[in-house]
Amino acid sequence: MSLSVADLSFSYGARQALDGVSFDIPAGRFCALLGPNGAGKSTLFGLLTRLFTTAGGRITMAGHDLDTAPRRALGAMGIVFQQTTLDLDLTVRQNLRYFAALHGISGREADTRIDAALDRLDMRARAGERARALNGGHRRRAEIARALVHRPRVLLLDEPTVGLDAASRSAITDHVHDLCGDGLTVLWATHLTDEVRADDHLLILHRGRILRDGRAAEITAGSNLSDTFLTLTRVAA
Ligand SMILES: Nc1ncnc2c1ncn2[C@@H]1O[C@H](COP(=O)(O)OP(=O)(O)OP(=O)(O)O)[C@@H](O)[C@H]1O
Repeated sequence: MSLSVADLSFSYGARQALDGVSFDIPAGRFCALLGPNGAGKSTLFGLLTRLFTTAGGRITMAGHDLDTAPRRALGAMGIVFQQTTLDLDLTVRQNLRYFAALHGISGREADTRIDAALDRLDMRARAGERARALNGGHRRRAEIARALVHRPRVLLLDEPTVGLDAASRSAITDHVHDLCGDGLTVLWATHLTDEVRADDHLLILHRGRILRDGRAAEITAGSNLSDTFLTLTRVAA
């Protein structure tokens, strides 16, 4: 398995945000983590990226245990947070170069990797533009390209389309689905059902618990995902 989570729980004081969360995502799969506001998606991302830790439970990333081999596990992971973290005064290429340098990648090797990552997001033509000049969709694509420069095996995206218009959302969703073809595993957190495809692996998270885990088409069983999602999250409310 490329990303495994076993029996993960987390509380903010008395408020339990995650309650015994477990799932496995095989290599090369696009996995949508679908949950309404407050479901626990950001908390799960915080634990996956080690922004915070919790006793018990286990996370393995590309075979590396996040607790006992954190550097390897984190090195196998790319992350795109909900809020943009680009330096708006730098060009797209400079942003990616800076990130590559943090990973100890420089010179020609950095440029080769940066070009390849920008190509994957169809962003190479904008490499020389300042991030500030880009629209929201292109900024997001630059951030996704940046998250690929160190060649992660698992890419985590926390509601990456928040605030974007429909066309940009759909372009980014398509691009990230295409990345999986090369063996990259994707965990994509969202509360928007139209970002999930029938063939995706789908996790439905509600009030800190996984309510469904499987192929989206099997979970909806012929019905549409919006109805399934509303029924599930209302029933469990
Ligand atoms: N710092 C905090 N202190 C106390 N409770 C928190 C804190 N952060 C989150 N929570 C609570 O934990 C639960 C899960 O929140 P979380 O932000 O992980 O959900 P989410 O699915 O990411 O929601 P959203 O889509 O709104 O970001 C919610 O009930 C939330 O109110």
